[in-house]
Amino acid sequence: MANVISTRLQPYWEMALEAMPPQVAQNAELVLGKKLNGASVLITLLLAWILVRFLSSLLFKKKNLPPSIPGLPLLGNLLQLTEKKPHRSFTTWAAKYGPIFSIQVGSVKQVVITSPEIAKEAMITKYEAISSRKMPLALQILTRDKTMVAMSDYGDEHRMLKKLAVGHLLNINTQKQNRPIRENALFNMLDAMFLDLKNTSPHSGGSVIDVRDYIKRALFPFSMFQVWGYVPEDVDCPELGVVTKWEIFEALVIAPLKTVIEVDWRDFFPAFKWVPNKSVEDNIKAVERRRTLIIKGLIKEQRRRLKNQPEGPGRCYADILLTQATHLSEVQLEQSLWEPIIESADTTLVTTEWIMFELARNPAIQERLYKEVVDVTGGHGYETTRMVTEDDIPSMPYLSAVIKETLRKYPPVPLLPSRYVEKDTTLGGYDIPKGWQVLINIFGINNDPNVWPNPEKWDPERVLNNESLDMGIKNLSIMPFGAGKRMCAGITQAMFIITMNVASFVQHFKWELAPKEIESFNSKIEDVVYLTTHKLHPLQCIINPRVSQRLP
Ligand code: HEM
Repeated sequence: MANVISTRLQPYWEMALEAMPPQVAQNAELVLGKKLNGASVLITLLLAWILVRFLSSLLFKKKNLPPSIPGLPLLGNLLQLTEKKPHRSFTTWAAKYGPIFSIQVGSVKQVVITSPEIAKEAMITKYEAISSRKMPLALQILTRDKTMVAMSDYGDEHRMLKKLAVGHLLNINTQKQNRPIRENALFNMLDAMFLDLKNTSPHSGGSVIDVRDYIKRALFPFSMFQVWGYVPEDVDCPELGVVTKWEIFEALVIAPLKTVIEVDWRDFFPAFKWVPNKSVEDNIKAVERRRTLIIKGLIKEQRRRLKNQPEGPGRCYADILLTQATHLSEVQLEQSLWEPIIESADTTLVTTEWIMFELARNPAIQERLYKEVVDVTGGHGYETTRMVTEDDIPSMPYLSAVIKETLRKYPPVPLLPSRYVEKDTTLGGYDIPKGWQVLINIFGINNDPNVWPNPEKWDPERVLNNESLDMGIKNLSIMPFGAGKRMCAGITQAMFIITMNVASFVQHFKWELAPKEIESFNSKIEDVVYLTTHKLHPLQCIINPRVSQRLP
């Protein structure tokens, strides 16, 4: 048998010897002689392997790729990434393989960055080379081929859409003008809490509430008011009939968020994206269609309202786009009016919920925060006279620390949506070839034990009065909003809402975790819905009113 193999291999061996560099060939002949025998077959294969390595090292000499996480042939690291959003696995790997490493997900190559310095390189210094998005097929359908500020590639369309969103809605002046809309939403939420408390029987010295539900019920009407200038109780859509307010919420916010997490195997093997995957695709298209029909219905109604408005166009975002941004295509218009609704409804809710969770389980910190709020609202000791307002924000450094520390420990977007490497570049001293994707592990950066000792501990003291922690403007060691040109455009709005939610919650009520929450302490408490990390179960708290009704 060995002889047969030897005889068959002889011609290849001769060819290999000729192809080898003279020094290697000489050594090979010396070791084996020209005539192969059975045992030497293995050595032959070994030498061939060395030759291949030698030749490829010559060919690819210039590539100094980042360390890669060992995986399986073809599938790469796919089976190691069973979590929906694997920021925790990435953080564990970063501790072993360093702040930059590569993974292979099916046929897709990704480089994962868990260091503020290298993230700065990718997001700011080398932005031009890494400026476009790669997104799952579901998101491609829902964003109608990236027609949306947050998901578009950097370019003319991105700049144009962002200019409209920032110029007419998200900038500080418009946000200041929109203060009454935010206040109205907050007042309604507090009033609903007091009313429900009166109607429910107290639970061992307080009443149990579902915190998420209250925030959700306040945020959606707020986001609709901001865009349309009123909160539609329903909308008449020719193809769907009359759709009620909370059905609109389901179609514009909940269904899209649920749909984008559907796994489509073609995302991992882009060469096969032509293969139909009908059931997944049909579902996403149905969600997209319903959402678009409702937005169309709302636009139609807005056009009618504008026509009937004798005093001229209003100042809400829809009115401005409909009267001034006539260069927008229908798709761009529809997407631009949907985007702030979905963006307002999720991340601020998540952040407020995590903050109240930590305050409820850290009574001493909650009490210190309460005292700060009482002090700035002109009260003495434990008396408070008026409701805290946005004007008080600069005088509440401890509240700012509470929020910052929460955004550090629970960044709502733990991994930035992946970016695509447009041309060969380098990051952290390694070569990053064109066609790879870049993932910035915000969670890992915010929880790096070398920067944040005992990162699992929630401790506002560690960020208190530290102005250098500017949340990603210059310092990227806490960057919940990203950094550079694609940094979150809604920070002003988000911070106003979160700050006022927390300050007024603490001012009006004393918060404790409901027994159910305490039981779940040792289990997994977080969940990921596409881009954002939610608390796995809606927060249940016992609240005790500190005052008899909402303060004036
Ligand atoms: C706590 C609340 C929020 C957090 C943590 C957050 C976080 C983020 C992050 C991480 C990005 C991606 C940055 C990147 O890809 O580099 C982003 C982008 C964006 N966010 Fe937010 N966001 C929040 C609230 C909001 C709100 C309320 C709005 C608007 C109503 C908003 C509008 C946007 C927009 C338009 C972009 C895209 C910017 C661009 O690509 O140029 N965000 N946000």
